[in-house]
Amino acid sequence: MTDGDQRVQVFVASRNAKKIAEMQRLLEQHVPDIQVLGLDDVAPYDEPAETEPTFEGNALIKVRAGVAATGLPSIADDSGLCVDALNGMPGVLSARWAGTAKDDAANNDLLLQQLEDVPDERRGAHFTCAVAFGYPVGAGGISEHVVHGEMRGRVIRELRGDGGFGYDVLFVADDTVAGGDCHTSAELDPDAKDAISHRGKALRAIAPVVADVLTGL
Ligand SMILES: O=P(O)(O)OP(=O)(O)OP(=O)(O)OC[C@H]1O[C@@H](n2cnc3c(O)ncnc32)[C@H](O)[C@@H]1O
Ligand SMILES: [Mg+2]
Repeated sequence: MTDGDQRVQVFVASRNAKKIAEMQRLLEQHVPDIQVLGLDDVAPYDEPAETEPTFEGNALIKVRAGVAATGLPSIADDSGLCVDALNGMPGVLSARWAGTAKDDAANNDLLLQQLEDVPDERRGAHFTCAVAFGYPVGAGGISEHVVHGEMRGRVIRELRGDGGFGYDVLFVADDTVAGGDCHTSAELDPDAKDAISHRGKALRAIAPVVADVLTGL
């Protein structure tokens, strides 16, 4: 599937512009002429609520609606921060932890408050994501693939950095500590975040499948 400029298109069923930018960046390393379209680039459709208790379940809800509405090969990511001391929460509720507004600053403030009395050695957490890739097959069918990625680390006590999005300002990945550094994900260059992130891992796992499907169209 190509448009006027001959790029191959994939639809990313997301409203999160920063997440979409990460996906474009990661996918074009495997499919250099890929063009990621977000929800703002396609005709509006009824976006389903993310009602499943699992990341995989929600990624599938989003990708099925995307394929049905656009007819394009589509990707959806459902992701979040799972904090040990909160029994894995915010988890699938990460985007709306402080309410329905999807307000990163409010979510971070609430998380800091909730962890105020938690000592350093119990502030472990991981980001996780499920990435679903779906594309139309036959009459009304859809082929689906789901992969997962994780990034382990800990939640610090103050906001640091201005890159990334969401909880990046509060999260120090174990991989950055092991490298002798101690940076939040919001202090990393985009490429450095992609190299260790949950989304980077998942997209590197699904990219060969996406490449095969897009170049076979
Ligand atoms: O559902 P879409 O439209 O894709 O966008 P969303 O932001 O609502 O995405 P999710 O439902 O997957 O919720 C993910 C939330 O988890 C957090 N999150 C996920 N990945 C993150 C990352 O790489 N860095 C920081 N926070 C992240 C952040 O708060 C996101 O809003
Ligand atoms: Mg969401």
